[in-house]
Amino acid sequence: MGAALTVRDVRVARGGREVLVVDHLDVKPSEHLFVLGPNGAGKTTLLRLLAAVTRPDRGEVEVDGVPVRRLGLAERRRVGYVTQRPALLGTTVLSNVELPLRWRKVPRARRRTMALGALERLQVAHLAERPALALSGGEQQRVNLARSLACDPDLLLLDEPAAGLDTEARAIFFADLERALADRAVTTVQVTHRPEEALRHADRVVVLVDGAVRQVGTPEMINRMPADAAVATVVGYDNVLTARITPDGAVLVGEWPTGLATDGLGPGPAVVAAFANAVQVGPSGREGLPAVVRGVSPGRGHRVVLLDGRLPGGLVPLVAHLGIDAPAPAPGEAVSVRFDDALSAILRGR
Ligand SMILES: Nc1ncnc2c1ncn2[C@@H]1O[C@H](COP(=O)(O)OP(=O)(O)OP(=O)(O)O)[C@@H](O)[C@H]1O
Repeated sequence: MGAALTVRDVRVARGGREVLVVDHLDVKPSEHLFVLGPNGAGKTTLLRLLAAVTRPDRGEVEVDGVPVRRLGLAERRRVGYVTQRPALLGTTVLSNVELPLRWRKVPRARRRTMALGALERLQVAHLAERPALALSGGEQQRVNLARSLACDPDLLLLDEPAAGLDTEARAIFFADLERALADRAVTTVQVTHRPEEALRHADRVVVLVDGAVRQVGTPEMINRMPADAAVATVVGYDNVLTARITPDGAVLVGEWPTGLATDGLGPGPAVVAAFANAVQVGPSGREGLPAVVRGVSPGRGHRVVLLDGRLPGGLVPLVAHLGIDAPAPAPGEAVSVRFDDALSAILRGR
């Protein structure tokens, strides 16, 4: 069974300011947890705490109920930590992957079998005799991961393991990683700043913004009901707008009707988070938020329309995705904008 993790009342300061605050976080045995957040959110800081590479200024991290600072060598070896940049030695790939097994005094023949097995699982067994430092960045990342997998960890911590790969190579990398882990009971915690990866591969997602946990939930939950405007932005909502809910449940942006309504939140300040394909662009004068088209460009399977919404306090940028064959407005054209409620979230807040 994979290891269980508990983070309790943790605080970390760097350079005289608090960069991580986690009141409580549990990771269940064999769960695949993703830590999602923008640059500088504190993701690596959290992972390094879990790996016991650094200590919190306050609070505790426990693995299976034992504080990490009290873990013995054997227990520490149950934890694999895959850093963002592969730290490989100038020897062959095989000897790199065998190294931690040698430290564990695994007999030579068995060591070789285990290392080759891990390389095979990541589709890089053919590189076994090559000098590790002569590999491409993507190959090095796979070897780096194989080195951790070879030790059969109960807890695997991965810090942007596919950093530097292009979108297609990342997708293949994650598919291979998922396959490599499929028949193992291993708990994983992975750091990413890409919402699509967290939402696709996680059992649960932790969203970190400015060093604070803003939301913990299933991908479905985080995607459909982000906790606040910051989470909505991290999740990839293209339009995040300050709004107001009227006593009869209508949702207004800049006092304009949006086509959205809610009966769950009650009147007051709110936020509308809308994916680009939720934005409906109609003729000027129709009920909705008045806007002017800034530009239209081709997207992948759609057209991207950039707009300036006209609010009493100034302009607000909006992005819409329209069907590839749908009539598109021309730059400079005045239009009105509404939102499809199936692809929008209405959040409490300002
Ligand atoms: N040694 C240090 N001294 C001062 N500030 C630090 C130090 N280490 C980290 N920080 C700051 O702590 C914050 C969190 O850093 P961290 O590396 O955990 O973020 P991250 O979410 O992993 O970012 P990225 O996605 O860019 O890797 C950042 O603002 C960073 O500048």
